[in-house]
Amino acid sequence: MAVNTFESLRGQVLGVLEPLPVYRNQDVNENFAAVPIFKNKLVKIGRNSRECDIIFPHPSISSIHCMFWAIRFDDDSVPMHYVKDCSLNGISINGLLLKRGQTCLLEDEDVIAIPNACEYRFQAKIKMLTSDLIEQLGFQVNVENWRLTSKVVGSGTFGHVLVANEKAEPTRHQPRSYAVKIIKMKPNRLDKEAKILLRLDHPNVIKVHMTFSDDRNHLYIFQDLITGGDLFSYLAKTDCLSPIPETEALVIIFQILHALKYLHSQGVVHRDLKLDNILLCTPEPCTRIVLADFGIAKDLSTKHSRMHTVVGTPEYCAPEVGFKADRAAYKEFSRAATMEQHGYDAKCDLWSLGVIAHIMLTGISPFYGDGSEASIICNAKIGNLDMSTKQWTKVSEHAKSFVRSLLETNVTKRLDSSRSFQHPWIAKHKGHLEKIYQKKIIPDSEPRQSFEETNWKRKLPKSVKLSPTSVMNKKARKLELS
Ligand SMILES: Nc1ncnc2c1ncn2[C@@H]1O[C@H](COP(=O)(O)OP(=O)(O)OP(=O)(O)O)[C@@H](O)[C@H]1O
Repeated sequence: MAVNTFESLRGQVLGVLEPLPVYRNQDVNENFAAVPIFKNKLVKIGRNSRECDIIFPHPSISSIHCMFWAIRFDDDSVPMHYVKDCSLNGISINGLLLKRGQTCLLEDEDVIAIPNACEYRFQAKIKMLTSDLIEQLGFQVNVENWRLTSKVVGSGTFGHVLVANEKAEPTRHQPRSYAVKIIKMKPNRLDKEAKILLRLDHPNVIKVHMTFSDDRNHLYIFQDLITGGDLFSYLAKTDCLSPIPETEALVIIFQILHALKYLHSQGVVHRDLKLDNILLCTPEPCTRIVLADFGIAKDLSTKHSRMHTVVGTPEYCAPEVGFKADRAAYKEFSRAATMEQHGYDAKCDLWSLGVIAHIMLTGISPFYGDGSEASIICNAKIGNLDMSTKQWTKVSEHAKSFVRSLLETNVTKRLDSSRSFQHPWIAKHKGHLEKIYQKKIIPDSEPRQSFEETNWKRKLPKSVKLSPTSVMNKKARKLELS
């Protein structure tokens, strides 16, 4: 895309790359204009004129040399700007080299040098909007070998997720940034999320490096910073969720299946799989995805074989979990309600994957009805899927059958995480998917840094408010009754 066509793109400019006059007079520099960065739009720089937005034909420049993007958790948060080095010859920020394949969080006024092409000064267009959370909530800035920043990656029911930097000896390379989820805890109780995550190690499961608790009952969970935003934002490019091509959906589903097969083999059930909890490393097709938010995950490896607590997000929740359409029923609700039906098992995650697959292929949530919680719960219980609508016309029969096999109300007939790999939709493309997985996904993940266990249990919010659900409500709420 020529530079000036950026002007025609609608949307708010979140950042700008201002060229510095380093290479202005050289032949290599054909593109000497400011580069705007919009939400949900990658800016690729390199030699390949078909793939890149800014083209530098110099032989030392890689086909795609580097790319820039901005992630904004919601309209109240400050955008996070990233650059990823995809080159052979490298790029640097403020004189420090990026490792090959490294993604780096940009700061206002950073200078990014692309040798033999251009140097840019990055300017953030939206700066700190909110007051400093660290001070407001009394978080500890220095935690062992880490230093918290005031950058907020996201917030949820249980806590806030900030950017943290590891304190390391200066080297010639850019240091990595991490995410730290901070949760208010009840003292001396065990935190399940941290405990579960510390023992897991899989390319498609969020990697936790260390946990720490301060004297104000805050638990800090230091983990990889996943830089491409969540799947909800990726699909919500306009005012509604847009479907993605079947091949792109397949690559995501294949990775979720790998994660679920691993989790279930470890006795862990996620119980809150949804678009918001699937994070992307880069906001583009064929990127590595990571399952996050294990706040209500269950570890069945010790004693229980089935679960009875009604928990999750109704829009994604399997009918056997036991959400009730009638709010009044919750007043009398107890574990016995799902005990009647012998509880539920790990296949609840496969139902949620069915909802996610349905949305990715059509842009529509399968049981949404009039959008009320009652209607979603009733529709899911009946389990009728209408695949005669126009949204399904371009979707293959194999893909439809896969979605049906997961959104199966009869749990015994529903596919589990191992058998899902044998479904014709996956099996037919398995060779290709495996190749992408081995070549692109696994090499992109890095090993865990350190390991430590804690003994804290989170403090649940006093009241969990139930409001009518909406597919556009990013922070779709969870209901925990037990
Ligand atoms: N490691 C990470 N890297 C990047 N972003 C993250 C990371 N962890 C969480 N986030 C962002 O922060 C948001 C909130 O995190 P998380 O879902 O873990 O919190 P929560 O309090 O458990 O949320 P919920 O209300 O869904 O239970 C996520 O939706 C995601 O956008």
